[in-house]
Amino acid sequence: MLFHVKMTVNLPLDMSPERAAGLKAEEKVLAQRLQQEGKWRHLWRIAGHYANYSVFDVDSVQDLHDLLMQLPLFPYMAIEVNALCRHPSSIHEDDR
Ligand SMILES: O=C(O)C[C@H]1C=CC(=O)O1
Repeated sequence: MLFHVKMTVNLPLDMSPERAAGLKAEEKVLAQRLQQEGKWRHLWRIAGHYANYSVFDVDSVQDLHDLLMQLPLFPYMAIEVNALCRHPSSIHEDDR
């Protein structure tokens, strides 16, 4: 199942730079592992925002929820999810 997800990160103004850097480093390790595993199919920065558009390929809504909740930056994110399905005009065989 494919999901389009918008993540907007709002770190507290009083979070120390060291804590913020640690969380971002942990997030990067996990994000890159999930991309290598094929679960995090796209990751794009939204220009001008501390936010991203992502596409996840997971087995269920529950899997998506569990994945998002384990992200180190999850407590500081506003997340919007949209389920995707195949467009009849798509030429991409892996759109499913
Ligand atoms: O920077 C972000 O958009 C937040 C988050 C998503 C992946 C990652 O490494 O950090």
